[in-house]
Amino acid sequence: MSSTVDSPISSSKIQIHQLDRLAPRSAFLLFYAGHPPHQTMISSLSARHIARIARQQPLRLFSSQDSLVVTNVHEESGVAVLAMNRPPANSLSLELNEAISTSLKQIESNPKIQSVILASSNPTIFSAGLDITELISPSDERLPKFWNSLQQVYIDLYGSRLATVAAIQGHAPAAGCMLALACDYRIMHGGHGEEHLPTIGFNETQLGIAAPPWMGQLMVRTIGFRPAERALALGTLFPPSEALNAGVVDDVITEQSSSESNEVLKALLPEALQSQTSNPVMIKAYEEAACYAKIPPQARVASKLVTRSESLKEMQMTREDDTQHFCGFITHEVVQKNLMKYVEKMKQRGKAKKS
Ligand SMILES: CCCCCCCCCCCC/C=C/CC(=O)SCCNC(=O)CCNC(=O)[C@H](O)C(C)(C)COP(=O)(O)OP(=O)(O)OC[C@H]1O[C@@H](n2cnc3c(N)ncnc32)[C@H](O)[C@@H]1OP(=O)(O)O
Repeated sequence: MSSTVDSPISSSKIQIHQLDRLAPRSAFLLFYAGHPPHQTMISSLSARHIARIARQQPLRLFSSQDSLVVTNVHEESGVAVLAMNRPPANSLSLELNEAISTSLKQIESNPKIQSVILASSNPTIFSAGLDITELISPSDERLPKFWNSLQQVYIDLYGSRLATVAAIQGHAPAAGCMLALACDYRIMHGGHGEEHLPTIGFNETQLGIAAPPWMGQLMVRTIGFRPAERALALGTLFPPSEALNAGVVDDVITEQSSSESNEVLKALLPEALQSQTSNPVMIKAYEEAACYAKIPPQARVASKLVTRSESLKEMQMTREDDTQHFCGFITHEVVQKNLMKYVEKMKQRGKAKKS
């Protein structure tokens, strides 16, 4: 059931992932900086094909505007961007999870890249967490695959050889918060006035469910035992200033600023994110990512191992059980009824907003 992609920092030396090691069935749109001056789009290639081409010319840029994620790399600064691009809310479906993992591996396979910014093409929502529709009347085959893909995203992000910086432009509830907490550094937008404050946190208990142990522990490791215990029990969604005070995020940025980083951002950001080149969160995320990229990678990865390898090992050991618990829990009749009610409420709210 579990996928075989290992965490790159689970061994004590840095492993540069080879494209060949990706699941051979991975098929996605790929932009390749091949024949100048334009990028050539190659669609639906197997990983082996991609690897063959990559050996001939350096991989610079891949994915497309319509992909579930959009990515780009800037080799001069050693920084890449991986942005979720699943309207309307970047809710995490099986396919989005797989796309995040695959793209992260692709970026890791470029030895010139040391940092990645995890972002969203939606300027007001980072990620709405799990796609709740995945949980309603799920098939026996898809549900464990879905959960497994989420576990894999966590393992890949938390254990990446890259320094990971989350550019949290907007809401990040539940598994959206997990993505951010699995990164090395988090920058959140301060919001557009008191009326429109984004929030971040594990709100599961408010939905009548509990964050799985590995997710809950991530909050404990980030903000400490007692504050996490309370936040998990209450299902607290932190607005930016409270998230900063609690240590859920490392930085909150509101001010529009111009900076020499804008020019780099124009080159770095994929087309779908070009409107964010003067966004203060993105500027700060780039500056932070570039700062990490200057640290000797062996030392940086070794220090990451110190804090993360134990929990990654634990995750690998309990993964199968976690999937079984999740599937058993979600398919329970009472949970199904509650989830349906929740989705109905969400839809009504959406309709009311639109009318
Ligand atoms: C040893 C013991 C082991 C025990 C193991 C137990 C295992 C138990 C496991 C259970 C674990 C479950 C883990 C869950 C983690 C999760 O991630 S649950 C998901 C939680 N997410 C949410 O509750 C977020 C819901 N959404 C919102 O609150 C808001 O949409 C928003 C704040 C993100 C954004 O608000 P706004 O900007 O006002 O946009 P909306 O109009 O609300 O939404 C736009 C659009 O998106 C759709 N949408 C939003 N969220 C989701 C989602 N999560 N899934 C699917 N779709 C979503 C929403 O319906 C709107 O659609 P329409 O435009 O109306 O079509």
